[in-house]
Amino acid sequence: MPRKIAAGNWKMNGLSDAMPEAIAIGAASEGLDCATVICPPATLLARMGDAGVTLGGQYCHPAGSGAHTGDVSAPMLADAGATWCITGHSERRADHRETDADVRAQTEAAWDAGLTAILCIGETLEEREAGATLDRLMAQLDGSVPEGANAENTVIAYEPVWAIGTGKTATPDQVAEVHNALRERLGPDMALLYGGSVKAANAAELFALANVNGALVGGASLKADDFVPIMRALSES
Ligand SMILES: O=C[C@H](O)COP(=O)(O)O
Repeated sequence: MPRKIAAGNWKMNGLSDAMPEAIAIGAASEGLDCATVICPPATLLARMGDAGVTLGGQYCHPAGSGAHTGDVSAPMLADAGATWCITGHSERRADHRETDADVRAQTEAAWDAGLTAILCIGETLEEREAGATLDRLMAQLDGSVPEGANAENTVIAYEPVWAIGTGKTATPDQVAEVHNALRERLGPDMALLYGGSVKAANAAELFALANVNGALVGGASLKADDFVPIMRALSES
């Protein structure tokens, strides 16, 4: 059985005054039948160690250390308290021109530091409208999932690029089609998360789908009042 995971990606949001949100999320996560992971900006990781919530990075460099100004390595994330790390988010793929090969190397670096990877894939609107969604996703899996990926070290997040931060959630049928194909490809145990405008109002419907094992949530993970109902909906699914 895949594990259930409610993951929050705070992206480039959060100053020290966000701590009460993390603490409230951590407190609400106790006793739920799902894991809760918050991926804050790297600047907040160490300070959020006492918040009572599992922590992840949003990216890691393939190298463990070195002359890479402005970057953060997987051992640094682990040292700051992270046990998870997002790799291959579409915003990184677009903003920093990260390729599938880059994502693969980052994922291996995350594993080497003992981090579980939340490896993201997703199609653009053009690819969906061209009927190329599944081909695109399978090509991303081919290129970015390293040999040795398993249900313990890797979670796959399906995030249609057109649904991220737009309020346009994929329909349950669209999500089911993709997740069923991912399940067939990746086997019975790997957790499959959906991401893209997940909120309390649509979470239960998404979590009712057979092969949706949780969510990678952006905007609605920043406030406990928004994220906790999503965590509860997953726990109850
Ligand atoms: O990593 C999270 C996703 O990009 C989803 O973001 P969103 O929930 O703000 O659409």
